[in-house]
Amino acid sequence: MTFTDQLWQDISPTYEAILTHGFVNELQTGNLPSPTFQYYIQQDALYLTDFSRALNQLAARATTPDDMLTFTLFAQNAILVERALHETYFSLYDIQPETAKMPACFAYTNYLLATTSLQSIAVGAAAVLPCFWIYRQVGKHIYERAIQENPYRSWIDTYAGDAFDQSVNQMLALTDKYAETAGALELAQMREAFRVSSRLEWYFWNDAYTQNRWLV
Ligand SMILES: Cc1ncc(CO)c(N)n1
Ligand SMILES: Cc1ncsc1CCO
Repeated sequence: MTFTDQLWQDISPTYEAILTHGFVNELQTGNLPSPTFQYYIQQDALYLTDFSRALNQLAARATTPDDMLTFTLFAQNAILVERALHETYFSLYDIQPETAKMPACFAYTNYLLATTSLQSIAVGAAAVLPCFWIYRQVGKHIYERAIQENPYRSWIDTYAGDAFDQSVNQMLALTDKYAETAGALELAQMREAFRVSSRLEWYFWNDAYTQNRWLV
């Protein structure tokens, strides 16, 4: 079993909770109310820019030119995906850009930035991995079940597509490479980082589904 197999096993209940979440279900049927998707896409625009910063942080600290290239390309892709997906939906639904991060987005982006800045590159990689891996699995799950006329088709095609799939495979290989040279403490920190980010993925969808806002 590879290290990343172990990571996936660790989050099995969280992944089940994501797949059965109302947001993911209704994204698949196409019945997700547009205000719910609107909240999601506004928060996701804020998420993806910080996610790109976190990837650039890993690029700066990578020890080989190949790894630096990989991380800078991921960082660029995060911005490009943000532009492509978000411009489609922003104009389609006449969505206004949002500047305030709601609780899950706030927690997740700050967690990623802190972890990729202050922890080892191995732990940072484990923290960003769920963003790749969970989205691919959810994207494929929905792709296999959604009808062609689903209003969220470009979102589905992005995350179920080949380009994204290749990035995810690269990120998995990098994480396994870092795990090979990590000691016991660092491996435990990697597992914890992967669990935390996976849990925050669930919260990100849940905040959109419940239109969660700061209560005070
Ligand atoms: C919250 C979140 N996680 C992961 C991705 C995939 O990049 C995304 N767009 N948004
Ligand atoms: C993980 C991820 N999400 C959107 S773009 C990106 C990097 C893939 O190249």
